[in-house]
Amino acid sequence: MTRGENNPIRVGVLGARGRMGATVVRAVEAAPDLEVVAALDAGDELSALTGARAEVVVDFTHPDAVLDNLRFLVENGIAAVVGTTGFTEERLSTVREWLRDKPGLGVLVAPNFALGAVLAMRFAQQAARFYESVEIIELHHNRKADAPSGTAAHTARLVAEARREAGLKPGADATTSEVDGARGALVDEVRVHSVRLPGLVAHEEILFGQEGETLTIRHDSMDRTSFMPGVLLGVREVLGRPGLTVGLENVLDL
Ligand SMILES: NC(=O)C1=CN([C@@H]2O[C@H](COP(=O)(O)OP(=O)(O)OC[C@H]3O[C@@H](n4cnc5c(N)ncnc54)[C@H](O)[C@@H]3O)[C@@H](O)[C@H]2O)C=CC1
Ligand SMILES: O=C(O)C1=N[C@H](C(=O)O)C[C@H](O)C1
Repeated sequence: MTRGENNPIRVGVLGARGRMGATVVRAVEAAPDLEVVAALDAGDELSALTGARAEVVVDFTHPDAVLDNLRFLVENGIAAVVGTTGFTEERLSTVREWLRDKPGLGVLVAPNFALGAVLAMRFAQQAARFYESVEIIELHHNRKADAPSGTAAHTARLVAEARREAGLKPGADATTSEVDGARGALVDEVRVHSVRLPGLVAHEEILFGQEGETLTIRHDSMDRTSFMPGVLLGVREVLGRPGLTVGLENVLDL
């Protein structure tokens, strides 16, 4: 039977009382082809997901919790759409390893589900080989648990890879005296600066420089609804995408 209003995808949400999770619950409830069958938060039993026969689970929890959640989902054959940050290459390899025993099962991990953020990362990747130097500034609300943001870390890796492919060395500067942290954190040889302020939601600037000019690529999420079209697309697509997909750009086919 084809999926749609008469046969909605059964969706579970982890982190349902959080900022993102609560927004996801509302977005899924408003989509006629999707149905919330479980909305869980810290302290709830994951077995409620199997009890509710969830087909896809959306995880917006905490970097310390997400891997245990994901292991449960994979073991139980439930597809996952993961927005929670903290995914290093090592963690991604672990997930690939688990999925090896589950042919047909899909997991989508995306550091950012906002269309503009995905485009900004792609534009930065394209610009990377043309500039001598690059730095990233990410700006977020002051309730954010991690720094730098998952998006900034992912952007840094993409830009660094493009620069390496072009044979570029890390950008040079004359700063020899600095207060610890003043020049940001190095992520794959790219400097990343994290700002935390009440009033902000999620923002990223990628700054490129060379003699005589700079290029700034900036994306702003003003509201968490900006992530919802990407999350819902992920939920609809993950059932047909076996294995691990990293980044919404692969689903959007950018
Ligand atoms: N990929 C993307 O587009 C986006 C990713 N994020 C990421 O999503 C994560 C959550 O962000 P927020 O919603 O702002 O955080 P939040 O702190 O508002 O919500 C997290 C929720 O998860 C719950 N939780 C913690 N451990 C849990 C567990 N083991 N099982 C079930 N629930 C658990 C907490 O009680 C809380 O209600 C962060 O890693 C953040 O960086 C946030 C926005 C967009
Ligand atoms: O915690 C947030 O808010 C966000 N987290 C993600 C990240 O760390 O990149 C995505 C977005 O920036 C919002």
